[in-house]
Amino acid sequence: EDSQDSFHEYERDALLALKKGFNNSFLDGNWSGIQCYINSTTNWFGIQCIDGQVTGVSLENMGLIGKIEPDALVNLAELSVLSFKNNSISGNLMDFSYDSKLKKVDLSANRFDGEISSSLLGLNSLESLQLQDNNLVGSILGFNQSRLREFNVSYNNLSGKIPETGILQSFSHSSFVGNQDLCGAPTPTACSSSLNDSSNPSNSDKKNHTFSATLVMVNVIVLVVLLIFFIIYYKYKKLKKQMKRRNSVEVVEEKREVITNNSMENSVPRGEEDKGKLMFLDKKGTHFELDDLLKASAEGLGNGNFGNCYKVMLETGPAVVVKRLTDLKPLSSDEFVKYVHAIADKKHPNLFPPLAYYYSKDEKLLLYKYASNGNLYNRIHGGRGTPNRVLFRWSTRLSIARALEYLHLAIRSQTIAPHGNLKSSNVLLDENDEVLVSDYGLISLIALPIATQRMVSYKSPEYQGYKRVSKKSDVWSYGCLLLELLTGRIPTQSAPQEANGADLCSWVNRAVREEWTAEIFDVEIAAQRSANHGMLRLMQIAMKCCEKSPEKRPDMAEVLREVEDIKVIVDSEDEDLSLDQSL
Ligand SMILES: Nc1ncnc2c1ncn2[C@@H]1O[C@H](COP(=O)(O)OP(=O)(O)OP(=O)(O)O)[C@@H](O)[C@H]1O
Repeated sequence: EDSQDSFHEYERDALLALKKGFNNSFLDGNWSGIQCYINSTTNWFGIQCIDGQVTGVSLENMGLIGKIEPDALVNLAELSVLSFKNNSISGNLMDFSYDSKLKKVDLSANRFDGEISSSLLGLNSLESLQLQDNNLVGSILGFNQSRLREFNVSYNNLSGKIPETGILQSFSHSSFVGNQDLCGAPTPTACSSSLNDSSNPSNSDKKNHTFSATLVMVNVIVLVVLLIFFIIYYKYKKLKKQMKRRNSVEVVEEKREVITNNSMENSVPRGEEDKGKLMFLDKKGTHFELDDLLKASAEGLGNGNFGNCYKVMLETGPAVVVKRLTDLKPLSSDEFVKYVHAIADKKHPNLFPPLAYYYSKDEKLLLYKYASNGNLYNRIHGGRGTPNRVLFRWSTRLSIARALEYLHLAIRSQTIAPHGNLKSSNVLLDENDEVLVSDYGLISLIALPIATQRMVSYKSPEYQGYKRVSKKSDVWSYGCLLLELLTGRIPTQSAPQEANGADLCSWVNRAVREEWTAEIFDVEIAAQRSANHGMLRLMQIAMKCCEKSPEKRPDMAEVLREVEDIKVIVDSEDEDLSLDQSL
């Protein structure tokens, strides 16, 4: 099996990214070469391996300072023990959603801040969680994993009532001590009536009862007033919408209504900063309010795998695209904001970062500029056989193949999370036909089971084989994209629901084996004879990228060098003529 003779490059990348964040001279010197050998030995300090894969990371008492990226553990899927005990690591806790085998997590005696990550709740094998002596804030989540035997969150800044789950209640007070604002059993501090629930009657005097009764009454009155307010507001909005509907297509309006209604539900504010507000990621450029967005007319662009997409025509500025995210993994607002900032911070001319975001309990939106020349999928396949078909010449196809620098960038930088969903509908073209890769980074927002059903990387041979995706899965997707550009056929991974896709990698391999290679090129470019050599060259590169075994695929840097070397042939008029005749 592939995993047996490989050294798991993506696991090494994850560890090297971790090391970079610490800037520790000992680790810098010690962590080099191969991290895990198949016979389970390793020369890397603090690393444990089984069958060539990382199962433990224990870096205790090393004076480590710095931060750990939220997606640092995404590619360490066999991890069972994680300890950074007694260092000076700061920042938020990382995301554990992809580490379902974790049994022991010890982050005690550090400077972690932010909230306890909700991804810890999904670790069903968890036996020990040590988070004591940090600066964690927020409330304790409802841990109730049956194997949890050790749990310590003492000496943080946690607040609120300790959830009444059987497991949490089985620990003693010492697991929670040293958090000034924690209350409820097992601590001896009773919660104030606003935090306590009604099933927890206090045995104090009647005064308390009278106070509670008054409070309930006040609450009821406030609720009734709020309800009346919402009804009036809803009717007002409905009236406004009815007036507007006369001017726009009905279907589109229906979709917009969902946005509007949800935003009303969201008027229950969450945090200080983001209550019902659009948060812009770039301080420059046009800023507008959520209300401007809802007032504007909108048009559905399609139902993506992660929610619906709308083009919104703002009255005061250029059109924007709103992506309503659904099926996200449980994320606190802090975690969501952190991920979105991490996505927006990656700067590259071919990357398409979000403009703004909106977060509330029930609604998460990402806003993008509108890419006016559409997507690569439509450019390759749209309007074929009709007078509306816009010719898509070899030179443009080649320049698009070259522009997918994003992948190269991901290799050079410490971005360890792969794109995961590279396909032609996620490659957008701006008004100058510049290539913009969108949807990168979404892998960190999506729950693993959803990602495995829907994202392109999870259709790669390595995922089918041994359940891993990595940057080499992006190389595979890139190969499939090249084949789509060369053959003009729809591959399985880019095919929208209504279209049937083919397994282009197998199809092209067969064509080469059976020597009918000449027939596989898109007729629209095959006629450009002087470019045939370049096409063949690109085909060979694509086939290397599509190798079944990730380790046999070339590095993206190497691929791009080879694509760069293909000579650009300027389309001559003669060829245009033969091209037109061939269609
Ligand atoms: N900023 C944008 N400008 C122009 N078109 C866009 C923009 N963002 C998305 N689109 C187009 O809108 C449609 C829906 O996009 P969306 O990303 O939701 O789904 P998808 O790309 O089909 O699938 P997936 O969810 O797997 O990425 C696609 O055709 C996409 O190319």
